[in-house]
Amino acid sequence: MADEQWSVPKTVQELAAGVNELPSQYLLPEKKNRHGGRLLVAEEMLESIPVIDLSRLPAADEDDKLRAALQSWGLFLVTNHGIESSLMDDVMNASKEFFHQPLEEKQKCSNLVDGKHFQVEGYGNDQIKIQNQTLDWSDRLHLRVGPEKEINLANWPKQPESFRDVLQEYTSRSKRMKHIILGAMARLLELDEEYFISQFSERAPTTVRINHYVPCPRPDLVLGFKAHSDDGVLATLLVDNDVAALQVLRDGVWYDVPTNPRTLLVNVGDFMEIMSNGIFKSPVHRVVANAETERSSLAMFYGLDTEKEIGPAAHLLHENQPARYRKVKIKDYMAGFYEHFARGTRVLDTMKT
Ligand SMILES: O=C(O)CCC(=O)C(=O)O
Ligand SMILES: [Fe+2]
Repeated sequence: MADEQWSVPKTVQELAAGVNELPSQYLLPEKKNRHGGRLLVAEEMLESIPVIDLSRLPAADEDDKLRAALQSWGLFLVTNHGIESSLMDDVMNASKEFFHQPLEEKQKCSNLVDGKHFQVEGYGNDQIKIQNQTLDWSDRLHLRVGPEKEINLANWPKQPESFRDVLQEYTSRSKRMKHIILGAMARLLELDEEYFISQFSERAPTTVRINHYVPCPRPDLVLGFKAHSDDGVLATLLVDNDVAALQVLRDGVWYDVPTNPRTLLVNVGDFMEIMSNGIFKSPVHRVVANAETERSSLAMFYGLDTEKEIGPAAHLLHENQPARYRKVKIKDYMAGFYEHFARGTRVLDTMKT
């Protein structure tokens, strides 16, 4: 584990305001920021990321589009998701307002207890898990938003005043959408429609990570968010503008994901890849930095109870289709998750048979 000074980096907002040269902790090793000889630049997409109209499911053509998206990209965009545009705007605006406040106000919900002991919940940077960890050019606010009885409002911002109410409203509206999507995913695999939904006990956590990407004078040398796949069953992403930033890896090639503020993005998470025996892909994605435009995103993660054990659904296994993942307890997955995340590797790969 790193020494104290290394483990308490400044926020990126502070750095961006005061430095001419990027600190070395943020610089990508040369081999990581090159891809096929090009710097962080995505390849042209030959097949676009599908936009699923949730109100049309289970129409056969919409089902086919969804199946193709889940098996290839592992992510898709959704319209008619039942969350009002005004609520999406409100939660995004409150999130941006939070990051625009003075540092002292934001640090009231710092993720460093007593200024040094890291906890996942709160405002700040990622935890430093390994020596020479490359840091991301972004700041985060990480909050547990469910189940209700496990919400710790002491970790939530008090300002802006609307923040708590709009985030709680957005969380409850998102839940309905999550159920529709999980029902459809089970149906596509010919599982009982409740199969995935029933994996969530009343202790299953829902968390939110609000990412704030500050313009970077050398976007060619850093990443806004390092390559990773999401933990949990499913993740949804809301963004504040359509600046090209999010990229997804498919068959070893990076592509830009065309996001925009009113269309939600849904990602398959690692737990879903395991339960679907690899039929649905949990995509590796990253965010590239930008020299001019500030960007914010709000990701919501649907996790499972740490005591729960998951494995490929029995119904999907037969002689010609053996289990591609071993059974794993969620807490064992989580125990390895952050270290792999810090290294830019995937704990999921250690669970393959
Ligand atoms: O900001 C984005 O576009 C992606 C963020 C993300 O991947 C995450 O929070 O897990
Ligand atoms: Fe992610």
